[in-house]
Amino acid sequence: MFICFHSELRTSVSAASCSCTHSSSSEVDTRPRGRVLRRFGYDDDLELTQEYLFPMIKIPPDCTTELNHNAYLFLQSVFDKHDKDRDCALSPEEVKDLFKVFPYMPWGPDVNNTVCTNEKGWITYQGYLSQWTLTTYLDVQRSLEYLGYLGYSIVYEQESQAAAITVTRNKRIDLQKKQTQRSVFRCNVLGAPGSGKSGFLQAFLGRNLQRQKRIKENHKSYYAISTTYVYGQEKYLLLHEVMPDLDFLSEADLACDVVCLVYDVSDPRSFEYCAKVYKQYFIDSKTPCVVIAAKSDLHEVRQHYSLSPHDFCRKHKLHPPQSFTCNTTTAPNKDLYTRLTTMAMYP
Ligand SMILES: Nc1nc2c(ncn2[C@@H]2O[C@H](COP(=O)(O)OP(=O)(O)OP(=O)(O)O)[C@@H](O)[C@H]2O)c(=O)[nH]1
Repeated sequence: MFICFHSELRTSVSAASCSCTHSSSSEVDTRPRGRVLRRFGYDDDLELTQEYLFPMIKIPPDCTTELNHNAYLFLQSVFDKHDKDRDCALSPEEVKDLFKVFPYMPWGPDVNNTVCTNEKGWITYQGYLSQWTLTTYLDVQRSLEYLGYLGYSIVYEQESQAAAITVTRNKRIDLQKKQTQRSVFRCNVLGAPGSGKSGFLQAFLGRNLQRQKRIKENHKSYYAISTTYVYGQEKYLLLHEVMPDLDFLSEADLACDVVCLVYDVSDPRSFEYCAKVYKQYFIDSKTPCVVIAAKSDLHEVRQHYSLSPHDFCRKHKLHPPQSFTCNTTTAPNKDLYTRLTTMAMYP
């Protein structure tokens, strides 16, 4: 009932103001209505105000942003309302309907390659929550805006949408105390061009190589997010494929909870990139690093580097290279992603 709140309100108010134009202006007292509209975030032109859509929220350094329990409950009710056929996934029409109160379509086709989808390629319930989690983590202002269009603060009678957000405590305190309350962990994936980074991201969404080949180039995503279970707790792991240009790695490309350095076992030149990145950026950092020996279904060749990947890892006290392939007949194995989340939680 609340979900289309804004569109319904707009319609009824437009109708009301239309009928008002036919009556003499002295008969109409618009003040109470004005107050009601302002309470629901509208200005005199029936536009949602900037203050309503973008409430202030302070994010101190080394803190991240997550949705809280009430926000997930709210999003669940939005999903349930729009999943008309009850198949636990949103068809393209259902997605359109869900966002019809927005002034623009917030999700492009890349979202279907960022989160879990069903066999028809439709975003599942879990995928839908994952996308909200991703937006909240990467761009909390956008999430607040979206929750504003859906009327979150009105439904939950909160001062603003900011009540939907948990700002986590500083990561350095987590590290000191060796425990964390966070539920979203970021893993940056680095590797030479063509080493298998996208394959590694898509495999987390349960897609093998054959399925990945159906993804159109312009629908590709550099993010993948889904859940894993660590000691019985559900956590989100957010994978981010970083552009391989070594000279352009920004601080944002490097800031994360765990790093994957991917090389292609069949390409003798690919490990050198991992070794360089590690030595240049991570050798003195506290961020855990994992070397991924990708395309392990292919014939392994000797790497053109002074140390073999195994010896390199031993020398730098890293875990041995983790074999990985997405060239499987069924959905690729998820154990590695659970290990990554565990390392991110307990570095
Ligand atoms: N045999 C095999 N081929 C793979 C595997 N993973 C990826 N490939 C193939 O290797 C090629 C490159 O893989 P990508 O995952 O696109 O590599 P990338 O590192 O993301 O490449 P860029 O984004 O161009 O840097 C593609 O043609 C994939 O089909 C795998 O596990 N086994």
